[in-house]
Amino acid sequence: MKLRGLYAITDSQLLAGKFLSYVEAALEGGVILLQYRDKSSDEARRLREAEALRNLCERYKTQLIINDDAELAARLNVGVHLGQTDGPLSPTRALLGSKAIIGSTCHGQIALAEQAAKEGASYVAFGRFFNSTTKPSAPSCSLDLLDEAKRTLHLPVCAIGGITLDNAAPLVEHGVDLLAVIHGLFGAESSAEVTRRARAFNELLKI
Ligand SMILES: Cc1ncc(COP(=O)(O)OP(=O)(O)O)c(N)n1
Ligand SMILES: Cc1nc(C(=O)O)sc1CCOP(=O)(O)O
Ligand SMILES: [Mg+2]
Repeated sequence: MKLRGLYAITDSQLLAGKFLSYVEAALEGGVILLQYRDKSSDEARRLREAEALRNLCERYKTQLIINDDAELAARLNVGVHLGQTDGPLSPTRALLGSKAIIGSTCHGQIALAEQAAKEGASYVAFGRFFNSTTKPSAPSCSLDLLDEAKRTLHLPVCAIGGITLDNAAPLVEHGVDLLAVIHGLFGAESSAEVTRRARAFNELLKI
């Protein structure tokens, strides 16, 4: 499967009271990957929500990715996204199998991406590119890095951090395959607007 398109990421606070309706609206607009990102330690709720998302994703033929938690991903037979402190990639690849989608946060460092590629990552994520209301403390990185990434890496490149419809075009021009978005998608005033934005992000990527 070609990893190119909009990568929607959930946010439990932003989506409170409209979690499944907004996610379904995004899927309707053609999300390629959906990440379940919940930083709480409420295991029962996390399992319940992740299962609900897996069912929705199956209906829309979208791939579900769990943030941080390889055990939960293994339990649901879906992919996982790991940051630099979320556990090692190689054992996760062994746990989830060769077909699972595994993403790796590489901040602004090509060396981290090269290491992730060696250890079996399916895509590498760089960021943050813009000011992010969701994660203002994430280290920033520049567009130049993307040129080097496209020259040296042979994996899909994901960009994250403050991405909106107004600022995403240069990322695509610099070779990004996946646009990972929280607020710029789910910060919309209505589910119809979420669907419109999802379609417009994919239009930027010409898919
Ligand atoms: C697609 C994507 N890219 C980067 C991240 C950030 O991962 P991490 O650095 O582990 O931070 P948290 O999201 O866990 O706070 C991501 N989740 N997804
Ligand atoms: C979860 C996350 N990781 C980042 C990184 O740079 O690694 S930026 C970020 C937040 C993305 O949300 P928004 O689209 O609302 O800015
Ligand atoms: Mg993490």
